[in-house]
Amino acid sequence: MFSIPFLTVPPLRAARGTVRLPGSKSISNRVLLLAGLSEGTTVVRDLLDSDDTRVMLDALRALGCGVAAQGPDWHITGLGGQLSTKTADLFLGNAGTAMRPLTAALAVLAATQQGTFELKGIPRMHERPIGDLVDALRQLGCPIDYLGNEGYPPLRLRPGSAPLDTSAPIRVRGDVSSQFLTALLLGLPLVSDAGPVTIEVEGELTSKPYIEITLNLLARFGILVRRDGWARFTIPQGSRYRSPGDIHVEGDASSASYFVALGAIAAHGGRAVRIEGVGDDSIQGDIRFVDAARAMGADVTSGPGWLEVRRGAWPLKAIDLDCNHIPDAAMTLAVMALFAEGTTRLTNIASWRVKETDRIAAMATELRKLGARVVEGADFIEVAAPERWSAASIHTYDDHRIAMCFSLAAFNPLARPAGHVPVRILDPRCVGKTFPDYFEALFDVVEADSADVPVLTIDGPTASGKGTLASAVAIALGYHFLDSGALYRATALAAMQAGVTDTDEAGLARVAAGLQLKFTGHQIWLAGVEVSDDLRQEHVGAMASRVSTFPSVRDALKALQLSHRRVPGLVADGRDMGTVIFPGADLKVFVTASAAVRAERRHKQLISKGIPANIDSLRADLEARDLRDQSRTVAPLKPAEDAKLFDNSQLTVDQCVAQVLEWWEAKQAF
Ligand SMILES: Nc1ncnc2c1ncn2[C@@H]1O[C@H](COP(=O)(O)OP(=O)(O)OP(=O)(O)O)[C@@H](O)[C@H]1O
Ligand SMILES: Nc1ccn([C@H]2C[C@H](O)[C@@H](COP(=O)(O)O)O2)c(=O)n1
Repeated sequence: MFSIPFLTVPPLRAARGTVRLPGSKSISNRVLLLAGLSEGTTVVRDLLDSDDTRVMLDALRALGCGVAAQGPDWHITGLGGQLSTKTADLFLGNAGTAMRPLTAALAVLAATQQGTFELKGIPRMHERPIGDLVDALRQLGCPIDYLGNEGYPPLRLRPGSAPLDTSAPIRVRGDVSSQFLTALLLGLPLVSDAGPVTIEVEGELTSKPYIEITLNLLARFGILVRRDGWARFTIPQGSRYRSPGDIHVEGDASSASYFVALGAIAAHGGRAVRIEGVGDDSIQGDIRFVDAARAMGADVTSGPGWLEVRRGAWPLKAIDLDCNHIPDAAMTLAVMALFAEGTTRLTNIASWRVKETDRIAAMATELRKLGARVVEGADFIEVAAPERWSAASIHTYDDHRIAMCFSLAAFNPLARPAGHVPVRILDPRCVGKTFPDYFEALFDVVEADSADVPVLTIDGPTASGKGTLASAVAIALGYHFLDSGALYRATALAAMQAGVTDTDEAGLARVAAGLQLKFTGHQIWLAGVEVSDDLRQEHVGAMASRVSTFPSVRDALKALQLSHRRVPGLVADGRDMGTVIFPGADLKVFVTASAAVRAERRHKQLISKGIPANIDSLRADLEARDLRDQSRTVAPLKPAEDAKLFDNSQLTVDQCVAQVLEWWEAKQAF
């Protein structure tokens, strides 16, 4: 997951490959609650690992349920309808799928079994209405207090003084959020002993497919709700939650929408995007996003548990669609509209206004930043493609769906008229709500022109701190990191292992060309063996310096270095990154420090690793290395003409990083 302040996605051109979706959020949190209310243990497979499921798991733990991870599976041992903990304060973040159903279930448990529970969340959760659900529960006789503003969390659920009254139908509004009805359907089987419990929906029920998920999962847990149209639901007398023993969570159909759109926009020229985890057998309403995408031009084939998407009509076709059945995935249509001919009109989306943020206002504001022409109304949005694209910094409002759907705007070079601008996603970590590795999954299947992938080079002499600096800058920007010295060191080590001497240019070039090198995080593997520490040894560095003087060795390593230029960007450190390997780099930095400071830093570094070292001989070695690196005929160590020079002898690492990021920001289009 990218836990950084912003992530800049460069202009993208194509997509192909396979994406495995994380589990559905809606199914995950419903299954967790049902398992928590059931008797016995339920094994939940492929549960979504996200902010929203984490708060639900924490809540179940706090309520006394057994919650244990076993490999990728979760084992939930439920309460069997009996409170084991009578008081708890539950923090539910911004998870509507936790707040609403837990409110219903715990309100009736507190009322009937003398419990007291407080439910709260982040500030935005305290702005999301819950009054209609509370009113419905109060009809039963559940004592519920608002601890902040009337109609909104936080809430206190208290013991009741009289038995709950289930004789009359419970009325609930259905036109604000279907989660209120879902919450009642999940919680009220707990009070069905005295007779059937009937729920009547007032107003037009919004997001009906989510109710279908609820009914489907209740059935899996032994509760067969009778439904008269979408206005009246009856829970049979004596309903009991029965664990199915083992339950699989299918992939998230709303998350699939980004990759369906990706295929429709960018899988051209024989390419396809395959989506695994959700398919034509899905129980999720958002699978019907596929129909909307087809109407816009997507070419989608499907089977059980998979979808495959290619570009069909191009440019995409504008649509006029009632999106009540796909409220979450419909946001993706608004971004697809940027690639369509004509104006796309999405209607019946009033529920967007009470989601993680006011999504109609947010989408309109952010789409306009890109240049789109947008009209918004109380329950609709109209979007037409930009006449001219602008580089935009997209505010994400702590809303995962805004972050994910706007990433697709980076394909603006494919639009008509074409753009050629990066798209900056602010606070990309917000995707943690449903799809923590969304950007990693996206970057795995997208293609950009190499020249469009930003590169920042940091060159300098040994022990100047360029590796430390480059790695920190790469982390701050979410970019890849290339320690090019490691390639020369690996060549040196492999040559020593193969008995190739430092004067045998042809032999060394063969070793360099055949390097089997792999980088995993901070580890480096040579021919399947981890060599990260071996490469840092002084004698390996000295041999690397000698090896690197040969032109054929440098040539042999060039393609490998260039291959690190991948979306979303690269920070590369070495001696010739700015002069030879990436001469067109967007920013070049040449970092130095006095020999005395560098010897001291290297001394500290070695001692801290338990490697004995002498500061004077370290200084002599590094001065000899400087001389060799600077005086060789090919790619000598020297600043590029357009490099920013930087003596960091008196600066901390943080100050160096801040300086480079400031230079980088000054070059950006935002
Ligand atoms: N600005 C700084 N202030 C203090 N110490 C630093 C600073 N920058 C780096 N260091 C420390 O100096 C040591 C050498 O840094 P680093 O390995 O990044 O240098 P390098 O130039 O990449 O070296 P090499 O070329 O040998 O790989 C490390 O222990 C690092 O923590
Ligand atoms: N781009 C590069 C990177 C490294 N080298 C050579 C010269 C160095 O002395 C040696 C080890 O590099 P270090 O890990 O210390 O950065 O590799 C080079 O010629 N060009």
